[in-house]
Amino acid sequence: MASNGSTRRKTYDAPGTFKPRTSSHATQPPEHSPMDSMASLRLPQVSAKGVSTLNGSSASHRKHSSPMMPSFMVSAPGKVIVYGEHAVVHGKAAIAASISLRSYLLVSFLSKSHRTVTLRFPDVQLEHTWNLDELPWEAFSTPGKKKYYYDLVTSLDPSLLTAIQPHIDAVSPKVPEPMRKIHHRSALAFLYLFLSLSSQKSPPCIYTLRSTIPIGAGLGSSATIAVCLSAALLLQIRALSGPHQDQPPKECELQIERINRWAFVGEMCIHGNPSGVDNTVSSGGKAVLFQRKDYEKPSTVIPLPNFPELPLLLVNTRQSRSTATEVAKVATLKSAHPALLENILDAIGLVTESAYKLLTTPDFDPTSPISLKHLGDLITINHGLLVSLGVSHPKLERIRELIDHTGIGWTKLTGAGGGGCAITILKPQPTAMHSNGSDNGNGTGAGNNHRADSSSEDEDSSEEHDCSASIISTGTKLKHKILDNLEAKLENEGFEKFETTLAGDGVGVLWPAVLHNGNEEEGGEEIDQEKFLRAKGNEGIERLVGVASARKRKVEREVREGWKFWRPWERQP
Ligand SMILES: Nc1ncnc2c1ncn2[C@@H]1O[C@H](COP(=O)(O)OP(=O)(O)OP(=O)(O)O)[C@@H](O)[C@H]1O
Ligand SMILES: C[C@@](O)(CCO)CC(=O)[O-]
Repeated sequence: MASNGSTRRKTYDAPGTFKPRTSSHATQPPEHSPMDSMASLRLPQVSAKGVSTLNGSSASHRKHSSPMMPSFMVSAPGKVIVYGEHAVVHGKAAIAASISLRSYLLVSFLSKSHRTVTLRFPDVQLEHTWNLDELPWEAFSTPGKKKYYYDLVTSLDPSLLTAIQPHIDAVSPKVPEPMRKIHHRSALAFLYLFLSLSSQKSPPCIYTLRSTIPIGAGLGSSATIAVCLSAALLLQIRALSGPHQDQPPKECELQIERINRWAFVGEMCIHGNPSGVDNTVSSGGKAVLFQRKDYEKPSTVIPLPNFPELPLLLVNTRQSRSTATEVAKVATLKSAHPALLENILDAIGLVTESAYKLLTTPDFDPTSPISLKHLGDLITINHGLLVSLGVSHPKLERIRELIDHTGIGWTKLTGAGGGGCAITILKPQPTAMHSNGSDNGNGTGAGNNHRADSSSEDEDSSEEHDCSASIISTGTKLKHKILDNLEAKLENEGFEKFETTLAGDGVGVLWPAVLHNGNEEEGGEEIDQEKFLRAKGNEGIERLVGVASARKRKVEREVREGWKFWRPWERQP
């Protein structure tokens, strides 16, 4: 998709209409920054060493002259295209939603004597330190080049890129080319944002990032990096207010949009020519309808706050693919069969439209099985149409086949196809396929197939026996059993499975980096670099700092709180 960088939520103020409430310097704080709101949020007092203490009861209250700020974290979600990929390239609408796989960025401060800024991105084995005084601040602050936090930047400035280049070349010079490229993209996104938003007087910092999102699988991992960096840097210069409970929806939207605009700049550094949809979904969360009819104009982005938080099974083929190649395949097919392709693309457009109509119906009930079936049927139809465009892959079809056999949900490829990921919207209750062999709702009769298949395979017949036992107890138990069996099969065939949730929160803030256990007297757990780096795999990261874990933990009566989100859809106007 072509981009002019101004993809934005329709409901947000148009670029340029935002009147900064402060003077024209980017480092001036707005009236109400998260730092100011620390007291009102009743966050723990933080000592000069960044160690949290009991709320107001400790002798070591944070001094105003404190040389070091407390560590803090930001987090941003990945995304999937739920309906309409490929057709969107041809002017139809598509729907993208956030997922609960997220990136987490910890910002920790060093004493002023250090004069350094460090990127620590262990997921890609990147670690680099720059001397703050050697960075090209001048290039970024000359009149005409200087950008402010409220500016809309829609293209990268070639002279600024030239000024940054030597500092990018210094990153990982001995690392093999493919990995060096990855390092350089991330480093460029960071340096461009850092030099645009910060100043030479910025405190020495370490930016440590870990992500639970597979890279290059169409889940928008690069956008999450850009959103995290944008949010962290804007927070550091006090250009964001909140998130706080009493924020009006308009103000929430403005904060999200500010993060989104700068995240788009980061995305341009990584991607060159992004559509802007990934960073929009990652910043705002939930889901959006987006469409670009005219490549000369910005795309239309309409938030879908009613998109239900559905459980989503995500399976990565681990098959690398190129978005450009898949998009080109469709274009070639379209030149060969213009009328046919137009019909297929129109049909995909109708799929998106049908979902949009349902989601925006005033009495839409996200908990109703009928609504869910409607959304699920559209997933199945959309996948069929994508297959006819030639953008599936044998591995994607194998995943769909394995999942269809279980009858647990509706499956389609997501994103460009040709590899990448498949998504499955799970049904609310398992089908009673073992007791009556009923259809699985996909119209494929997969419930029957499962029975037939498993009875013909030795190892599966024991599974079926277990499943039958489970169904007698609870449906949920059966579903877990089926999912466990499916996971084993998928893993055996080299696929990677994630259980996620659709349409959750966008960018979040943990300020300071302390998670609470619901008992204020215990002060909370400080997240430091060592703990963050030591967390093992996705599970370890989520257990330590996961924003989604709060809900699970509540079930276990072990509430941990601290993450805050701008949620315009929850606030009263
Ligand atoms: N966990 C991470 N740590 C550091 N850098 C990352 C991380 N994840 C993504 N990146 C940066 O983003 C780039 C990946 O962007 P790419 O577009 O290939 O993948 P994606 O954003 O996951 O996929 P898509 O754009 O198709 O949704 C990497 O080259 C790297 O620069
Ligand atoms: C295939 C496509 O529709 C989605 C890729 O994630 C391409 C695009 O929209 O740029």
